[in-house]
Parts: sequence; structure tokens; C-alpha cells
Amino acid sequence: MDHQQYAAGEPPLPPHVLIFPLPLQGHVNSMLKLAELLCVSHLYVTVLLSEYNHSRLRRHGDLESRFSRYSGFRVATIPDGLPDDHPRNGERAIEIVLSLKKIGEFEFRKLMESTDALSDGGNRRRVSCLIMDGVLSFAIPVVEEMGIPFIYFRTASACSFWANFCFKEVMEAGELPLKGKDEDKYAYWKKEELDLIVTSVPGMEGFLRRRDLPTYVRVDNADDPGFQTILTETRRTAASSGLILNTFEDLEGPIMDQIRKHIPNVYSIGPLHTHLKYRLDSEKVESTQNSSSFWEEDRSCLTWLDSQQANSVLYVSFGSVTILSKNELLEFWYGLVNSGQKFLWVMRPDSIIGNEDGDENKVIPLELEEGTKARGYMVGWVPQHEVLAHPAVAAFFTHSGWNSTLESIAAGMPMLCWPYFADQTINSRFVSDYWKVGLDMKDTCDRVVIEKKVREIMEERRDEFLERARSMAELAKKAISEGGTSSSNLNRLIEFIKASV
Ligand SMILES: O=c1ccn([C@@H]2O[C@H](COP(=O)(O)OP(=O)(O)O[C@H]3O[C@H](CO)[C@@H](O)[C@H](O)[C@H]3O)[C@@H](O)[C@H]2O)c(=O)[nH]1
Ligand SMILES: C[C@H]1CC[C@@H]2C(C(=O)O)=CO[C@@H](O)[C@@H]21
Repeated sequence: MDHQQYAAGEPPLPPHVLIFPLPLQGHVNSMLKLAELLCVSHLYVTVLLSEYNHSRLRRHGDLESRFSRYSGFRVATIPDGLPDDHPRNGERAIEIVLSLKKIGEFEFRKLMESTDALSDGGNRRRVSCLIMDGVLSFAIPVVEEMGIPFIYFRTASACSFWANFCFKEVMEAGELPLKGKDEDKYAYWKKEELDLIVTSVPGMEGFLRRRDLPTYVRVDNADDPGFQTILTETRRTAASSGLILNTFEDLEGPIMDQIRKHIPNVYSIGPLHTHLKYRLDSEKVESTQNSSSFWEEDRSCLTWLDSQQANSVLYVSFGSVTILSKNELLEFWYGLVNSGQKFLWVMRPDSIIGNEDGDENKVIPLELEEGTKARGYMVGWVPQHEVLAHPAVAAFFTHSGWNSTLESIAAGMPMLCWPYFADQTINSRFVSDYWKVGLDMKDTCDRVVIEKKVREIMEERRDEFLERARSMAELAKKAISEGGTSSSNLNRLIEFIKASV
């Protein structure tokens, strides 16, 4: 126990956890949920955000009001090193990692030294534990010098973490599916070589194909800075006191057993969104419809859903990073309209390449406009948890980001997957071929295929997927309930944090 942290006769100050998510929506969402779970357990928490994202959250989310009931909660900020007009989306999202790798240590050291480890003039204990995003290790030299223990939180799936962890072996086995220099992605997708089974990721030998590997491997040479960064940052996790994953044992237990051979202390504590709701309910804390969105939520979609028949709508969203070319947009649009199904489609304002001047209406053929008026509804950003829980929604057409995948699993919702990049390509393979709760449509963007798959997920095979999705949702519920694996792991994590002061 650190005796300098409280005056004689005063009760000791609570442990102080510093949480640093990679500044992307998908990472901030799940790490803020962990932050709130720790606040509910009366720990002091500081969340470190990038200045850029903090201002977006202040504009569109409800961070301040949501956390105002926790006196031990604070936000701190550092720059991400990118200019304000950097897109921070699409394939360029990796540049956030590369930029922080360059400037992060300097900025983090400055922050920790100038604030005496965020101790607020002695009102708070100095940071006693760091929970760091699993792709960022720049803070580690600083906390090691200060004697602060650290844990990684990888916000992606266990299956993708494990495949990334094995990249070196994949490379040594000659199984890296390198893309030709300047090769167009559609030509690359057609390569038969991508259908070969990967043998060098233990536990996935039977069904993982090269095209299912996380897309960091889709580079023209193994020296690519993005690929190398993911490889080294993932391997570094083994040097930490533990690894937190937003998943649960009944979903990814066998894969986590592989990870535990290298990192014995794995805390699977997901699904975090339902876990948080469960603990807030147990503590009789009102759980508001909280939003940590970087875009304004358009709640009119709920009114539109209210006017639709039960199980009649396909929810379409490709998350916070995906960007589509105008051609891809048209293929999706025709596929959806031609399927004859109702759809609610999230189209972020920044998600179409070349639409910065807001001229999207110029290119929309009349039949698409009419088909959308009759059967569709489009919005910029939605309250996704509420949409997935709405009785009108029958299936989720998703990019297979890990939060969306887990949110869909917890809602017992079948999925049609069109992975865009990163971990999404392996998540979608697990959805279709391991958990069998949906269809994988990777590496194609063709209106005829889209129409066919939409019909399959909405009509022809929905019952089959629904049955498995509902039993998976039950297992997710069991995991976060008292005595469940995620609940016990969260308690174990809190004990670790308390013991490290
Ligand atoms: O209209 C919308 C659309 C999305 N969401 C939320 O935004 C999050 C999106 O996260 P995710 O589904 O994980 O996708 P990305 O935003 O693409 O997340 C990034 O981060 C994830 C976690 O590491 C990775 O799995 C993804 O590949 C990566 O792109 C989810 O919580 C959604 O509920 C909304 O609230 N409203
Ligand atoms: C931009 C990407 C860097 C790595 C992150 C990731 C992961 O495997 O942790 C998944 O998708 C992206 O969010 C991140």
C-alpha cells in the first residue's frame, strides 16, 4: 500500500485507473463502457482521449452528463498528431496508430509529469494502473519508469487478436497473401490462392482461409509499416500483466485457450454493453440511453421502425470507419432495392468517396430513389442498440466490426456480413462458418449477389440463423449475469486493480 496517498485518519483514496483507447469510435465505445463499469465499482477513472475526438464527443455525445454521477471520473486529452482535416477513416485509419507511435510517448510523458500522474493536487491517488489500447504501446516506457502496472485492452475479437499474434508464423509458412504492387483490390479479391486454408494459426486449421486473415496482410510486402506495427504491437501484449477482451468464454473460449498459452491472464468480460446495463440495474443506478457517438444520432429512424411490421426490416450499417466508392454505393443500393425488402440504412456523412461537396443526389438513378421512398429509410447515424432491439428489425447487414458483431449476437440477430478491413474479415468468417449465425459476403460487391444474399438472410434461411443466434444470445446473457464467466472475470480484474495500489 502506498502510504503517501492519504493523510492520517482519512480513508485511503480509491485506486486510480487510467484508460487510453485508440481514438476511433469502435475503441472509445467499448473502453468507455469499461470505464463506467469501474466507476460503478467505486474506482477512480481517468479516460485519456485525443483532443480531436474529445471535441466530437462534446458536440454529439453525452459524455459529461453520463459520467457526472461518478465523482471519481475525469477526462484528460492529448493530441493525436494528425492535422484536423485528416479523414481518420477508411484505410487511412491506421495512420492514427502510426502517428501516436511517433508522438505519443512525448505527449504522454508531458501529461503525466506535469500533473504528477493525474493526481489533481492530491485529491486523487496518482494513477495506480494503466489500461492501454492493445495496439498502442507508446505509454509503456513512461509507466514502467513510474512503477505503474499496465494491462492491455484489445477491442477487437479474440479470433482476430490470435490471428494477428500468429502473423510471424503465417509469414514463415509462406501463407501471407501478398497483394501485387499497384494491383486493384477487385483483381486481388478474385485470386484463387486466397481460398487456400491457413495452417499456421493453431485452433483455426480447419476453416480459416487466406482471405479471412485480418486485412493488414493485404499489402505488397511484409515490410509495410501498418502490417509490421500490428504484428509487433500484438506480440508486445505478452509483456503486460494481462489482456482484457470484449468477448465471452462460450463464444471464443477455445481461441482464448490458445492465447492463454502465451498470455495466461486473459480477462474476457463481454459483451460490455449488456454487462454494463446488468451492473447498473443491479446497483439500482438508472441506465440512461447513453451515447458516446462522434456523429449526431438521428432518432427519427425509431419512429420509422415503429411504423413497420414485426421482423420486416433489414438494418444496414458499416460502422464508423468504412468508406465506399460511388460505384460500391450503387451496387449496394441496387442490391437492396432489387431485393424487395424494407431497409434502414446508416450512411455517415463522410462515408462516400468524392461526396465532400455534398452532391450525392446528382448521381442517384430514379429507380433507386423510388425504391428507397417505398421501402427504405436512410440516416446519418442511429442509436444502434435501440435499433437492434426493435421488433421490426429482422437481420443486420454489417461490416463485421467487433462491437457491431457482439451487439448483434447479444440481440440474437442474424447477420449478413460485408467486411471492409482490419479484423472484420476474420469476424465474418467466424459468424458464418463457426458460430453459424449469418452469411459472409466478403470480397465481392455486386448487386446481383447482394440481392440474393439479402433474400437469403431475410427469408430463405432466416429461421435457421435465428435459432442459433437466439441460443448464442442466451449464452451471452449467462456470461454477464452474476456467477457467469464475464462477471467473474470483471471481479477478478477489479481485484487486480485494487491490489496494485
Ligand atoms: O449508426 C450507428 C453506427 C454504429 N454505431 C456504434 O458504433 C460502433 C461501431 O463499432 P464497430 O462495429 O466495432 O465498427 P467500427 O466503428 O468500424 O470499429 C473499429 O473498431 C472495432 C473494434 O476494435 C473493430 O472491430 C473494427 O474493425 C474497427 O473498424 C458500435 O458500437 C455501434 O453500436 C452507432 O451507435 N450508430
Ligand atoms: C485501425 C486499426 C488498428 C488496429 C485496430 C484493430 C485491432 O485489431 O485492434 C481493429 O480494427 C481497427 O479498429 C484498428
